[in-house]
Amino acid sequence: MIEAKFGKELPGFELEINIALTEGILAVVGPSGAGKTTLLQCVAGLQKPSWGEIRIGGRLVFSSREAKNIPARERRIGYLFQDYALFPHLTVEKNVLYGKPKGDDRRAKRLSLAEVLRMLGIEHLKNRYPGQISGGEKQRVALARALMTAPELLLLDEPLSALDPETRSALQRELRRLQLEWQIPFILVTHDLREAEFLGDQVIRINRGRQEELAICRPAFP
Ligand SMILES: Nc1ncnc2c1ncn2[C@@H]1O[C@H](COP(=O)(O)OP(=O)(O)OP(=O)(O)O)[C@@H](O)[C@H]1O
Repeated sequence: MIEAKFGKELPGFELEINIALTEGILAVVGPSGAGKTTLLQCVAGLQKPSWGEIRIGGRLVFSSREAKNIPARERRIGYLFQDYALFPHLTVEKNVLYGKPKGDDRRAKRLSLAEVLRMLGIEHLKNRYPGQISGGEKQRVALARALMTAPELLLLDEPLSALDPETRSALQRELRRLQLEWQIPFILVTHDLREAEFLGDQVIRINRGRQEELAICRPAFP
């Protein structure tokens, strides 16, 4: 569950966000520079909003009124960055394990390394390095690393933009399946309105920081 109502001053305009999502996928579309990545980074705790409140799983993580700003590493969020941000000198297995938090948090619905690798079909790649796998495989490895954090919320910044149409549509279906299995909210940024409509239970457009709701028209044969 994520509830966020906040503003953030950006060069030349203000980003204003008001979202609430219990589970399912919130898809965010909008032109380049509109504020989509800034929205994700504010939710993740990597940037600080100018004002407002953010709650994740019922827990207040940011409040300008209470001067509260819980650091990113304590927010229990999985973040799939635009460029995947894999460590080139670590194997696939070590990259995925990097997502596993230190210590034992009994609240977390934790998956084992083997389960995550199997779920994403990348067991056979575990001893390779990021330079030895394809773009679609890198995307799966980055997703596996994000899932190892046992997140309460998954943020995906244009996760499929670098992929060929076939891999892209396979991974779109996989993301839907994972969301149903995990039952946590996903916020997914994409440039592609069709992708937003296929994946999103809610779709918003951000244009120079202004948020608009979009009606969903699901394609009959995605
Ligand atoms: N590090 C930064 N310093 C100053 N301004 C920035 C920085 N990062 C982004 N901006 C500005 O903030 C605004 C929002 O950027 P943001 O990256 O959130 O847009 P976006 O919608 O994600 O764009 P894209 O689709 O190109 O990734 C833009 O006007 C951008 O120029």
